[in-house]
Amino acid sequence: MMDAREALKKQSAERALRYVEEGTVVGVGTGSTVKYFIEGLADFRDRIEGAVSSSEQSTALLKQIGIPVLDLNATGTLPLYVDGADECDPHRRLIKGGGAALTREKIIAACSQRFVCVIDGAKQVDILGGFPLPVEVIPMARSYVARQLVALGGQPVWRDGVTTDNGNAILDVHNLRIVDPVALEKAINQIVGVVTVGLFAARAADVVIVDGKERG
Ligand SMILES: O=C[C@H](O)[C@H](O)[C@H](O)COP(=O)(O)O
Repeated sequence: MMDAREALKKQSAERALRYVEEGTVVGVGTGSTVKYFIEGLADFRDRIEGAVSSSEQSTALLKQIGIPVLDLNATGTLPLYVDGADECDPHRRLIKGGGAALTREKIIAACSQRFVCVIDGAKQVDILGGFPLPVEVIPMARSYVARQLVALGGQPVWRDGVTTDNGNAILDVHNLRIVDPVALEKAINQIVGVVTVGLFAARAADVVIVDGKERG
């Protein structure tokens, strides 16, 4: 039987299906919450043009249910992107990347008109940073970037054994209390060797669905 938290994730993901418009291409995130959204998309198979996927994992799930996976370079701006998050603050700013898919996710978010974020209530926080902040880095820059992250007040830990879909490494930055997420996103983006920081603050979510309901 599905546990209570999984059931809440599923409710959020299923609620997001009402944002899908016929004849469009849907941006699809990654993770255990989005998995339920992908399952629900099966009913739309014949009514949407296809999906742009943020990971090899989601691509495999989409293909399993017969949804064409399209190249973002061929689709242009997407009307909708649906994705989960690891943390969400009251301003819809997010930490993402627990599943190492942050770079492709951030690209699709940037290319989408509406970003609908689907979470369960346990992921809501007042201040981001309780969840270690993922940073994707070029492998040879890992130690250098780690030193710069220490200088910014964090404690980076290499996610040993994990290689992203882009062939890079992940540092998870602990002990951050992120009072100004936009400024920190900018500062980390400027470190040479950083590919993407999992702070989605400059481009936050537009709609947050928590435990199956839109948050006001
Ligand atoms: O890299 C992974 C993504 O950012 C996910 O959206 C995030 O980790 C949330 O995943 P889940 O729904 O499994 O908690």
